[in-house]
Amino acid sequence: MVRVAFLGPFGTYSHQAALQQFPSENTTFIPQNTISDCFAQLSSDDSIEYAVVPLENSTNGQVVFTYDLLRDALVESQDSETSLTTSNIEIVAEQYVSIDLCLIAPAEIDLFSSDRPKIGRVYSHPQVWGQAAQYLKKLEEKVGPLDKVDASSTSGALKLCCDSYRNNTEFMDLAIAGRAAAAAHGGIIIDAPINDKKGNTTRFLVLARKSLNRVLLQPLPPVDGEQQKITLIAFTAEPDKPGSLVDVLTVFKEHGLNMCSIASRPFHPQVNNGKTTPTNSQQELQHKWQYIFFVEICDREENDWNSISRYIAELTCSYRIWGTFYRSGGYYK
Ligand SMILES: O=C(O)C(=O)Cc1ccccc1
Repeated sequence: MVRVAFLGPFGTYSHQAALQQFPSENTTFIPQNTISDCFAQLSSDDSIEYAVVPLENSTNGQVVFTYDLLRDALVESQDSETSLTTSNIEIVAEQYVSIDLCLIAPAEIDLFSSDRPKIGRVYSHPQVWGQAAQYLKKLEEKVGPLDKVDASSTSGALKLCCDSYRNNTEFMDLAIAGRAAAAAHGGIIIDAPINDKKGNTTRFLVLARKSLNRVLLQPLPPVDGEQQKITLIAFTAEPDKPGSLVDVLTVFKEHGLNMCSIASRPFHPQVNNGKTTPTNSQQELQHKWQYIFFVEICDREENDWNSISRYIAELTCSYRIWGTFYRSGGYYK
């Protein structure tokens, strides 16, 4: 029995991505409350083999919660004394899910009737607000101002609305989630699709716990993908050193590696490994505006990452190869 953690509850898009990656019957899906819990559970609970988390959306860009967890693992693993909570995790596959957002109510409602319950809030995952901004603006022109309330996931948002409506039917909160969430919690879809852009797609990572011998995990066989492989590398370059980033990217060029994406997130290196309060001068050293970079290399050939890593190690302050995995067919849809 394969056990897979995912951003829950049932009915999230992460749940759908997990079902796409693990279609077989002998899989148990274990919903987690947050993306951070997915990382932590995979890392600490030996009974869980995989975790599925959202990485980026074609309309709204990075799911920063996930990128920051990939970053924090790098910081943590730099300090040998902290618990290597997530340094035993690797990326072994990716999945793409088409995001057809729906406006969902906990019960039948005519939004435009005069005697409907009071509506004041709409709940969803923070990634959604940028994917349905235009729709929500038009909706507010019809039903009045709506508080947009962040929830830990789209399906979790609908569960919140259904639970609160059961306790008080005078007020009704709405949620933006997928059809699977409506089915999971008995919500009523009152408008769909409501995403501003057609083809709105979210990319998910499938994570696995590295075996103790610390070799790069084998990627999962492509469920429906190409033979092209992706390697995700996180690294920090020397701050305030002209050309330090270019020097690292030049390693990829000189090895004929095709870089297919680059992203960055704020990075605050721990001074003294976070053990003691940094002195003023050390704090000055810790510039506010430092970044960690995430690069993806797309290739069909096998690359000798052991030797390439030596070049990267020489030119970076810290780096981590997060794994090599097959390009999923969903990338091309
Ligand atoms: O909340 C979910 O359903 C997720 O899986 C995260 C997410 C949120 C919004 C769009 C895509 C994925």
